[in-house]
Amino acid sequence: MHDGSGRIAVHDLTKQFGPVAAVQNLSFTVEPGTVTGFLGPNGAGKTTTLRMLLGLVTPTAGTATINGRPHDQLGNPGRVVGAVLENEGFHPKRTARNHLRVYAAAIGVPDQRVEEVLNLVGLGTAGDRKAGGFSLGMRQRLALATALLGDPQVLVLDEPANGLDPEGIAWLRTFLRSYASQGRTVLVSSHLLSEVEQTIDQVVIISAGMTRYYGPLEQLRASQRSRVLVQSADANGLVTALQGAGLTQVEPTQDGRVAVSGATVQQIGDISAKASIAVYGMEEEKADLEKLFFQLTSPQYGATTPPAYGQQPPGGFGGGYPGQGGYPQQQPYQGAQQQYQTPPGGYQQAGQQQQGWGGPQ
Ligand SMILES: Nc1ncnc2c1ncn2[C@@H]1O[C@H](COP(=O)(O)OP(=O)(O)OP(=O)(O)O)[C@@H](O)[C@H]1O
Repeated sequence: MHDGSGRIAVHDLTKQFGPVAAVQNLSFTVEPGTVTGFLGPNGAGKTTTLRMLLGLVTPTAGTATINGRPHDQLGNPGRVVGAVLENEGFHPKRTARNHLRVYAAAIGVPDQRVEEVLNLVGLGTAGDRKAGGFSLGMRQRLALATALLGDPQVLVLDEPANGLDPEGIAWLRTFLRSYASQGRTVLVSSHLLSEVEQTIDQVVIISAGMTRYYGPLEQLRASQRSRVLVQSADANGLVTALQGAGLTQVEPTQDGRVAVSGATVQQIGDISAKASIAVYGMEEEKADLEKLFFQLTSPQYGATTPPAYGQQPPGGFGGGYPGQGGYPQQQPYQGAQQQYQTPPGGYQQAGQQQQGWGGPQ
């Protein structure tokens, strides 16, 4: 029926809601044994993508598969993929245990599993309490317990950290890492990079329905590696000397300094001394992943500096600074010019429109 690989594959996925292009030409894969963060601001298209993956929304174009199959061809999907979507509804008068038993029966797993998942998510002592009295964090845990009932190979979670306290977030982090370390596949969405940064191996960043970055988190970090700003007696002479020494990421800044990536302060000091150029000061700029995430997903930022279709940043992928031509884009842009347009109805409005919808589209 399906290939059992545990791989999630999204290919050229597109969803148009009337005039709203919620998702456009999205492509990525999530391999077993890894946690992938699916990141973007409110209204970026994360939930719509996950709902297409889970067979709750019909794509306008493209495919989203798990184990090589669309969700409706997975046989007993509850055994293959466990999902937590936003605003999961629970019968308020039903206890957590009874809620889980209903779902367990629906996918054909024994009641024993209910006890296991209650303990797994830390609700072992709350099984007899009614879900209506649960805090948001407890409801998140119950939703996760429901997703885990079928002992699925693939876990898809939409903003699972919402409502969790810091302890809950730390617990979720450990849980997801250990889940992936068993060779399972985890796809987790968030609008905050900081929330998932310590959990994920790979990241797909989207904005206005399109991919802004897709690749290993490490590569994104590397693109933000520190650079050194050098104040010297002769900026042009220093640029020539540094380039002559084989450094490729060297450029003068507007304030008369020289920005150098890929070299330590000691190396720069040695090269300038050899060239007899006096150095008055060096400042190391630290990486700021959160800032980069904001820049990647901000339509205002994107509108001013759209990269050309399929263009790599100077020095290759992961080699530059946003705003200076460097851009950690791993894949050719699909329709890059459109990517930066404000969604119909305006960006803020696009985020608001999503409230109050649900169910299969
Ligand atoms: N059923 C629908 N009908 C019309 N527009 C929709 C529908 N579902 C989503 N949209 C629109 O599609 C866009 C993407 O929404 P989506 O909920 O997928 O974003 P998101 O990244 O999950 O946002 P959030 O983090 O706020 O949940 C938004 O502009 C939203 O208003």
